[in-house]
Amino acid sequence: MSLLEFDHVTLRFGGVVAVNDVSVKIEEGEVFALVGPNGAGKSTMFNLVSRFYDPAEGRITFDGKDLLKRRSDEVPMLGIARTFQNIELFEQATVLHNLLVGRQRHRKTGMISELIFTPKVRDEERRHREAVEQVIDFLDLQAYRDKMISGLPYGVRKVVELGRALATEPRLLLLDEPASGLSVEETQDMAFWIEDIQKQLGITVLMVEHDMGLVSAVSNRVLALADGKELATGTSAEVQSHPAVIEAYLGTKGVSKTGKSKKEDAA
Ligand SMILES: Nc1ncnc2c1ncn2[C@@H]1O[C@H](COP(=O)(O)OP(=O)(O)OP(=O)(O)O)[C@@H](O)[C@H]1O
Repeated sequence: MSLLEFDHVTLRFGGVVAVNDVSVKIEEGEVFALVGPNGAGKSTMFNLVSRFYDPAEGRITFDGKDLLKRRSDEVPMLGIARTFQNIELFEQATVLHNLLVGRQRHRKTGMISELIFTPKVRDEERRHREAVEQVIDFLDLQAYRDKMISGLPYGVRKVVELGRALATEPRLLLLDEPASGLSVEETQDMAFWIEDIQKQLGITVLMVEHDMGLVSAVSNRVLALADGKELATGTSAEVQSHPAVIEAYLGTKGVSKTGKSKKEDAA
């Protein structure tokens, strides 16, 4: 059984078919990338998994269960975490506090016992702290633990957002353009984190990414979309040399390094 499955999924926004009869199976333990030109439907697929949208047709299952029966606020409880294209962190809180927010889904004590800080609450608080400290160690964030998000460089914020998602201890991690805005060195670091997340933590990763260098470096499989339709699925090399993908990138000889068409690059 696949961890996440799209079965003939279609979503329309008025006359625009953002996702058009897409079927794909993401297997436990793999890094899977969604690529395609702007407007291809990549973010919409993410937003379907996050249950921000209902598809017009088709089924989406997570761990064999119907995801479409769940509300968006229930998705993190299932073990699905995500990062956003525009980083979403609490600016006026420290790195530590932002990571502790990620522990919310594991909180078992009620509000009353939290108010009077019972031994059970103290134990639970200690477990959350330990889990967060492990994430801080894993992502080398020790130097930033007590720093306010608002004062941090962009590249560090991206890693903290990754940490917040990891602090939830997900089974499936959705990364929305993890390399966007990062320098070449930071993108390389991001590739190492993604590899470690897969190999050391055993977490399945589904990412949307334009940087084909990063996609090729970390992905086991890639799905290329254009105008909401599947063009090709396979390894990064297979997808980049697929005639339909080359065609979609408008007369370019394959996909440019940014993952956009050469026409888009020139604009
Ligand atoms: N909330 C919305 N309302 C109306 N149309 C939308 C909405 N969200 C996306 N679309 C349209 O659906 C199509 C797919 O958009 P989507 O954002 O999924 O593409 P994408 O592949 O993520 O593009 P990008 O790489 O630019 O982020 C586009 O034509 C877009 O304009």
